[in-house]
Amino acid sequence: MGNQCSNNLGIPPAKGPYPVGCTDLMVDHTTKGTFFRLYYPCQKRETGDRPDWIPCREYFNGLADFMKINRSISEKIFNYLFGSFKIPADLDAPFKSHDKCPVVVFSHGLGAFRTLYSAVCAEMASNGFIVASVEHRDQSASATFSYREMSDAEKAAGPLPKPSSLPASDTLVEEWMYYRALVHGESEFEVRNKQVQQRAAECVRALDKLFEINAGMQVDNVLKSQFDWTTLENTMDLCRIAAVGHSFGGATVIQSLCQEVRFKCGIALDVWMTPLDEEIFPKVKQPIFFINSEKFHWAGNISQIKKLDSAGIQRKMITIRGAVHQSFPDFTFLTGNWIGKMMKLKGEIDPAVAMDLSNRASLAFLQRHLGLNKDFNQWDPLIEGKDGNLMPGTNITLLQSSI
Ligand SMILES: CCN(CC)CCN(C[C@]12C[C@](c3ccc(C(F)(F)F)cc3)(C1)C2)C(=O)Cn1c(SCc2ccc(F)cc2)nc(=O)c2c1C=CC2
Repeated sequence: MGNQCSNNLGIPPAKGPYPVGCTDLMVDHTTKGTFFRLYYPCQKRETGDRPDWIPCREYFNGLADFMKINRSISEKIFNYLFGSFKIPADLDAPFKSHDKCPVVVFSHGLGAFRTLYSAVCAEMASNGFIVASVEHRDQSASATFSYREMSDAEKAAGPLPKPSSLPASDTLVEEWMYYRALVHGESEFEVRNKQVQQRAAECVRALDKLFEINAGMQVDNVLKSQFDWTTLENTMDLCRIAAVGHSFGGATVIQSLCQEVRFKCGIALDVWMTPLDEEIFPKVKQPIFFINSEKFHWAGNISQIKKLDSAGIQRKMITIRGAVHQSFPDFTFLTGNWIGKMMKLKGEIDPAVAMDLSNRASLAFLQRHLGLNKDFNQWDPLIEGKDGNLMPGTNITLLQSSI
């Protein structure tokens, strides 16, 4: 098996005190609805099965398109390399937490989708957070799906071949949306700015759905699942909500903070600033934590981030030495060292060390700005970059002195 090789590859289990459960929600069935994977503190179960890291073959196809690799060979390679990886969470496990949970809405990067950041999301859930990892329908995901109602003719024709993700009702037909590459001559900013606004709206929609769930309102999950959503009634601390995201998802964090004051702070992992219109920067009042890899950034990107700096608002930045852009998604754990380094999925730093630093610094920042009474302040020095593998601020030297 691809991933049973010697150096026991796989996504590291979460280190926090609580076991982690996860479940998928899609409401309503169209691309105008909300679709996210929820990670949460759960009851310990021996027999729980682990969800697949890549839920079905269409996601592999989407990744191949995104990577500009031929679909047929890529499916075999991906299946061999990643096909049997499991997420460090217990599918549909019963929710369990002694006190109210602070909330995180997570936004994935370009070409990713909702399941690829489980090392980040599960770590937060095992530390008592409820995390909604949104799947965006702005055509920036490698693949995503929704449903449409069957036409009368289709209904008359009888049941269709079994869809890959079971819908709750059998009058729905699965529809796949794949990554939309830029067309030659298109303005990257125009396309990406439109997408980042849709992405922020989708994060707000997910937050609205969490508010409804917390109020005990009925949840009509389009996906077939055993999870009982009523167990989440009155379990969320809806004054303690943060937005977190990677790369394009980091830009989505900034856009979401600007549009939604219920997000009290944001964490941008290797933020990609290109999609953002700098006109919104003065409107962002919440604290933001920028956690950067050493290899991804360039002067233009850093100078955009610096424009976000305004007096009196906690903006922090650290850089993880030897980390690369892919040090944040799960891929960084899923190949051996030399393949990983060749494909830029790993940097010089041990992926587990990089992920630990990023997660612990994030928890410390969340405690400080959500007013949590946990022990994450033990990692406050990491927010200042005080660690052998960290540096405060950035490694990128900016040419102009106007920062
Ligand atoms: C040629 C394609 N070209 C498209 C514009 C650039 C492709 N690219 C570099 C890649 C993603 C890479 C990757 C994935 C997955 C394997 C695999 F083999 F392991 F599957 C290998 C190699 C290929 C590293 C990026 O886009 C980097 N990036 C990302 S990567 C987010 C992601 C995507 C897919 C995943 F499975 C996991 C994570 N998110 C962003 O928001 C932004 C950027 C750049 C600017 C904004």
